[in-house]
Amino acid sequence: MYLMSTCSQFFRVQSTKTGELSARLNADVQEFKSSFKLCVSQGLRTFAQTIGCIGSLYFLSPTMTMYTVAVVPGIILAGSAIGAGLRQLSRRAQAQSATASAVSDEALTNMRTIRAFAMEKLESKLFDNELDKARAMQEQLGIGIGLFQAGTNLFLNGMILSVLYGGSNLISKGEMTPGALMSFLVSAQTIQRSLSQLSIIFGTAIKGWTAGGRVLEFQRLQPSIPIDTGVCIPYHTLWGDIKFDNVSFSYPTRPGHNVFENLTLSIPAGQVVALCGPSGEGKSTITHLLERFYEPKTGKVTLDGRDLKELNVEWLRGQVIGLISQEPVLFATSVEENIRYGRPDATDQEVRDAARAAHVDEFVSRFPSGYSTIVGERGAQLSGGQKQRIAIARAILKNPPILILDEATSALDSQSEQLVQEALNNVMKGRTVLVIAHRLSTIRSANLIYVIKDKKTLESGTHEQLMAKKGSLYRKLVEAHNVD
Ligand SMILES: Nc1ncnc2c1ncn2[C@@H]1O[C@H](COP(=O)(O)OP(=O)(O)OP(=O)(O)O)[C@@H](O)[C@H]1O
Repeated sequence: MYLMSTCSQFFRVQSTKTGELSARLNADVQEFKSSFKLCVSQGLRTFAQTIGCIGSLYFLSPTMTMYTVAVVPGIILAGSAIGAGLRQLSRRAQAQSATASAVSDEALTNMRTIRAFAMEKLESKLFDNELDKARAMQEQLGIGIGLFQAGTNLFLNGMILSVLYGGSNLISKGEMTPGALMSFLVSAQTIQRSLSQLSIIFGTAIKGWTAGGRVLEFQRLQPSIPIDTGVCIPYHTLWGDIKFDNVSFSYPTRPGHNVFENLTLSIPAGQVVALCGPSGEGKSTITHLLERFYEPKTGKVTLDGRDLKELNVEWLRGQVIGLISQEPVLFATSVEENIRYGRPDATDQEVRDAARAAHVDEFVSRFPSGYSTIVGERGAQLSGGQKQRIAIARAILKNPPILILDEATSALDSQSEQLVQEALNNVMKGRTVLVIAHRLSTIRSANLIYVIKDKKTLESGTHEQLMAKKGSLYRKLVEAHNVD
């Protein structure tokens, strides 16, 4: 939940891949859990045993105990130094394992593309390389921990030998009885066993500590845009009038590259406004700013005259704005659940009504399992047009006052496009609609068209007004598409 609320900051700004995230959320959490359990259960026992035995040693021979304990600070220092090195190594090894799992995750997710390009061997080589690096690092870590444990054991056995040596000296001088030496030896051996156990626990603790640190790194992330503060405009007073006022903006990953400079545009309530222009000029970015995934550098975006910064983001995205994107994302559940995603508390009848309005009913009624049909991962078992119609049904059910259509009718055959267009006409009724379309034929009927170019709105007007302007970019675009 926390990760999702820091979403745009995390997923877009940082270069962390989703596979790496899953590795952190699964493998690292498991590692931390098991190390923590071991450290608490066995660590506490061995720690208490060591302290108790040191007490009994002191009782048996304070002099020998002092000698034995005198070396402890040195050991702690050496142990901490080695531990710090091992922790760093462990961190690098775990990060590399996460990179390897990110590569496999990406390959598995994009299996169709990989097979279509016959890239199986290359992908598997990439994965092998990453895995090899992870193996080498884990080996280094294993050797490091092994050497540390061997060194500890060597030292502890040396300690027993020194006790025997020192004790026999004391016996020969008559300062200690053989019985006391035996008791001392037994306690010293118990300490030795406990400390060797502690050195094993130490190795596990290092891995757990690193894993915990990687997971907790997320906790320290501050969401750049808090989603649950700010005001909500009451439903009955909400018009849906949007204005971009002198907005300048650059993506946080490319701070030197301004996508907009003093962009001003207005999307009047209840009207259909279209954005067009050459690729990469910032049409989708306008929708990102409207959904407040990012903040403008200067200028402001307002809804009914109120700066979006004052408004509650959860309310804005959840209840005010609906998005139908060019690649609708469906979940691997049933058609019904995918539609219900628009409004989880909708009744069955409302879901069916939305499905009918979006022409979903026509194809779903032909499926043997009807609305319970599972659509496959990301809707893989449906056609492009069917997915779009489900996405439209979702938007109809959500019933947002503002709707963003991002190239919703691209890449469909004409019959499918007609059905999708009819579904869209149903969903657009009575809302403020922002359409981004390359297919200029789909935006001709818009109340207002903006041509976005050179970091600003280059031209604006209705289709007829823009076509009437000689040499207008819009006219050139239309002529290039040969749709007039
Ligand atoms: N997350 C991002 N981080 C950095 N730059 C980005 C990001 N998303 C888009 N851009 C850049 O911002 C500019 C505008 O991109 P945008 O996607 O808004 O263009 P567009 O007009 O919608 O393009 P298209 O018509 O091809 O979809 C481009 O130069 C793009 O490379």
